Amino acid sequence: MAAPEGPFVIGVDSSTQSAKALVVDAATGEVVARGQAPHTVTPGPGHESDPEEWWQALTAALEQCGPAAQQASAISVGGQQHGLVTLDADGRPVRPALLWNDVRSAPQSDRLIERLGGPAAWADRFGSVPAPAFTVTKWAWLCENEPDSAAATSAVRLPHDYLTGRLTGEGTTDRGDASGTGWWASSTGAYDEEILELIGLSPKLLPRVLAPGEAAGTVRPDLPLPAGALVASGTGDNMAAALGLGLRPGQPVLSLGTSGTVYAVSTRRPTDPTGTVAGFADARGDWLPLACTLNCTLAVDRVAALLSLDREAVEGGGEAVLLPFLDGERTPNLPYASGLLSGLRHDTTPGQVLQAAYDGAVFALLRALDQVLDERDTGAQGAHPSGAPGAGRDTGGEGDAPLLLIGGGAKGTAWRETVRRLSGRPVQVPRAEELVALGAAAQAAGLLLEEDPTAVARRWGTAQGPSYEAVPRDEATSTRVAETLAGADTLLRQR
Ligand SMILES: Nc1ncnc2c1ncn2[C@@H]1O[C@H](COP(=O)(O)OP(=O)(O)O)[C@@H](O)[C@H]1O
Ligand SMILES: O=C(CO)[C@@H](O)[C@H](O)COP(=O)(O)O
Repeated sequence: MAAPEGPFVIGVDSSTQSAKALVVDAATGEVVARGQAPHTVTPGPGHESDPEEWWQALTAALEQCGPAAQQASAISVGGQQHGLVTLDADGRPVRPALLWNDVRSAPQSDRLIERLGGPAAWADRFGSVPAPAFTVTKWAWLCENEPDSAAATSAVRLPHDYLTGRLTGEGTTDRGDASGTGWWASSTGAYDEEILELIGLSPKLLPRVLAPGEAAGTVRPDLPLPAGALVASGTGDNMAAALGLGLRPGQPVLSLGTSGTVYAVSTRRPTDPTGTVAGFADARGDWLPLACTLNCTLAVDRVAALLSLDREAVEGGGEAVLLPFLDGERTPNLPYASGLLSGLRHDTTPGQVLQAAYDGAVFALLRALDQVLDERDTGAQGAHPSGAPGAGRDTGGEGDAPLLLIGGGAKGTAWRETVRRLSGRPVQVPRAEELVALGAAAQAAGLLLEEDPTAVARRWGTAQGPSYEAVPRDEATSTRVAETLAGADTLLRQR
C-alpha cells in the first residue's frame, strides 16, 4: 500500500445504532483509520436516544482512530435524519431525542396534513407529505404531550446539527437534512413561517441553513480533534451516502440498514402527493426523491432470532408471507401495524419463514422504488397499476443502470439474492462499506480542497465493487406479498 499523501479528513456517520468515524486520505480516498461505538435506542412504544450518548459514541470512535485523527484538516458529520433534538438555554438536551422511527406522532401527522390543505398541498409546497418520521410531527407531539419540555426548549436541532454544533459552537444545518423536517419548504428553499406559526415554534430556535459547500465553522479547542480544523456543513445520512457514492442523476440506490431506503438524485424537484416518496433536497443543489421503510435489517434479524436461525439460513419454496412491520410502518404508511404472518402449512420450514421476512422487507422497498424513479423521470406517473415492483420500471432516465446496494445488509448474501430475485435488476455492491461516513469525508475534502464532493467521491472510486447480473423477476412472490398486503389492510390499520 502506498504511503498516504494527505491531507487527512474525517467523515462521521451518526446512525440509529452507532457512531462510525473514518480518517480518509483526501488525495486517494484511502481509509487510514476507523472507529465505531454503539449508542442506545430506548425500547417500548416510542424510540428515543440521548444526544449526549451520540457525542460520547462519536468521541469514542474518534479515539479508536488513534493519532491519524489528530492530523485531520477537516471533518463532516452525516446523521440519522428527522430526529427532534431539544436543547435548553445552556445547550443541554431537555429530554432524549425523538427518533425518525418513533411513530407516536401519527395522529399529529394526520392533523397537520389536514390543517395545511391536504397531501397534494404539502407535496407542492414542502416536496413531501409529513409521515410521523418528520420532525414537524414530533414537535407537535411534544407540545401536546410534554408542554413543559417544549416550553424549556431554547434551540431545536437535528441529530447531525447537534453534533456539528458540539464541534463548532454554532447553530447550523444544511438543506438536505432540513428538507426532512417538514418546516423547510422545498418550493422556496427556506423555513416556512406559516407552518412554524401553526405549531408554535419560533424560527429563532432553528439553526441557520448553510448553502451547499459553505463551512459550518472550525473545531473548538479542547476536543479530541485538532482545534481550528474546518467543519463542513454535514447532512442527513442518506444525502451523505449519495455524496459518498458520487451518485449521478437517475442512478438508483437501495440501502439496507435499520431503515431501508431507496432513492436517486434528481435534477427536478419531487412532489409526490401520495406521500410514498419524500421530496428531499440533496446536499448539493439537486434533489433526492426517497422512500423509507421502518423495518429492515433489525426486523429481519429479529425474525431470525425468533426462529433460532442464522440470518443466512433461508430456504426457498412454500407460500408463507411475512409482513415484518414490527415497528409499525412508513412505506406503506401503516404506523399502527404490527408484523403479520400468513400462508403457513404443515410443511412450511423455519427457513422459508425467514425467507418470507426478507421478501416482505424487500418487496416494500422495490415497490416504492418504482415511484421514486417515476418522480425522477416525469413526476406525472403513479405506481404501476399491477402493484408489483418493477412492473412499470425504466420508462426513462438511466435505463437498466444497476441498483447500487449499500448499508450493513449489503454484506449479506440472503439480502442481495432477495433483491436480485424480486427486482429482476442487475445489482452492484460497492466494496467500500461505510458510504455515509465516506460521503461526509468527501464533503469535508470538498470544503478543504474547494472541489465538488461528488467529484471527490468519483475520484476515490467509492462505488466500485462486484456486479451481479439480472435474474428473471420472481413475479409469483411479489404478487403474493402484494395481495396479502391489500387483503390485510383493515387489520394493519387498526389502532
Ligand atoms: N454480514 C452481514 N450480513 C447481513 N447483514 C449484516 C451483516 N453485518 C451487518 N448486518 C446488518 O447491518 C445492520 C446495520 O446496518 P447499518 O447500515 O450500519 O445500520 P444503521 O446505519 O441504521 O445503524 C445490522 O442491523 C445488521 O442486521
Ligand atoms: O428516516 C430516514 C430517511 O427518511 C432514515 O433513513 C434515517 O435517516 C435513519 O437511517 P439509518 O440509521 O437506518 O441509517
